[in-house]
Amino acid sequence: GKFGDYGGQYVPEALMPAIEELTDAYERYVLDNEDGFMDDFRARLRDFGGRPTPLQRADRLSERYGREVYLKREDLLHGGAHKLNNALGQVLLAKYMGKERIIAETGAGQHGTATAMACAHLDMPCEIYMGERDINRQRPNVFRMKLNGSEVNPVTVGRGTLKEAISETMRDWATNVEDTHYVIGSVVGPHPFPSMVRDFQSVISEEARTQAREKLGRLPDAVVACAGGGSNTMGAFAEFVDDEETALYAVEAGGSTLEVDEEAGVAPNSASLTTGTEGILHGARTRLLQDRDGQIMESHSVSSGLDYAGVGPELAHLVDTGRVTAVNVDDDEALTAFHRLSQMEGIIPALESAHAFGYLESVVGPDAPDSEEADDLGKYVVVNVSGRGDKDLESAIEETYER
Ligand SMILES: CC/C=C(/N=C/c1c(COP(=O)(O)O)cnc(C)c1O)C(=O)O
Repeated sequence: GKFGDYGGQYVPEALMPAIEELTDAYERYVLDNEDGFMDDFRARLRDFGGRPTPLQRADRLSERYGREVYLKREDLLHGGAHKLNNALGQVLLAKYMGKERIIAETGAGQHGTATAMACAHLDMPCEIYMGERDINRQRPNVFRMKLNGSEVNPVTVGRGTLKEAISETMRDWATNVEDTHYVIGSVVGPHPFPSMVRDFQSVISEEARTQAREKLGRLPDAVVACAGGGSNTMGAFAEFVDDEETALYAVEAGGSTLEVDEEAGVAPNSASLTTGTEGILHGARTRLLQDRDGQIMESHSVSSGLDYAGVGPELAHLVDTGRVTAVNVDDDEALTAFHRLSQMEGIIPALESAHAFGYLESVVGPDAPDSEEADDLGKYVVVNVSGRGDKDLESAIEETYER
């Protein structure tokens, strides 16, 4: 469970039995397909989830950027985001393990909704921990979780966003390891979570690689995906990592500025890959936003799903080795990209996904200067639309965007 010097299992002793049990189950069911687990998983992703998702040419953006822009439409997966790939896999695994209760954290509410849907589909009781702040800014998803039969536990400690929700869920898990499985929502946490979540999400790049060969007659020059914890990112990259000719771009939330206020312990962004330093968070060594005393700093982003001070250890390692290029766009660029995709392509993206489009505009948009970055993007660019923006309508509608 190591990626360079990142990863590992930095958990309290009380959690080790659960971690060992999960690692054993991951190896047997996911890696060795015991009892046909992965066949069952793929069949449900198809029939319940609606896979495969399209790889669709964005005609207007292709015109605007003078290259072939293709969209991997994870916004069309059941529930409206890539999150179901991982949630369905983990709830199904918990069932195979004989667990009786599911808990999960959520920030944007997409992971919470996906877990609630998977639990209803597989008849498992479910409790979702969600920060108070996120409950208020992702309300449509709170309704969906409840309508799917899950309980939503508000988390009021700290800022009431993702970091606190993860910590609260880990506490519940440590108390109830016997009958409970914690469905972590991203490629974070102690081994085996980062590897297991990547494996469940890798269906994205498995499909995209085949679809690219069919539609482009070749591999893409670049794959661009937003990065919060990094699960849609690792899912979109996994099957391309060995294809050196395909550049991989992880787009983080630049928030309002990359400047951090060490004294106040506030980072007005979530650019852990770009400005973070090595540390341990939620059971893994990775890169994270921490002050010089190692205190985790407050992160910020207009999008809940990217508003996280950490990032997956494997993605951090891929950036350190230069295989993945970490970039970022700020809140305004993301909001403008949200409106631009809605108006130009008829797709309202999640604010998280909008960051990937903000990057494209910043490098090859009409106002962008010629650059090496533009050349490196190449002719065929795949952008991962990690989710749809229904949850963000209220917070985005105030912003205006003249086409
Ligand atoms: C697990 C906490 C993250 C959540 N969402 C993150 C998210 C993200 C960022 O998460 P990653 O893919 O794990 O980097 C991207 N796109 C959409 C649509 C998202 O909802 C959530 O709770 O829904």
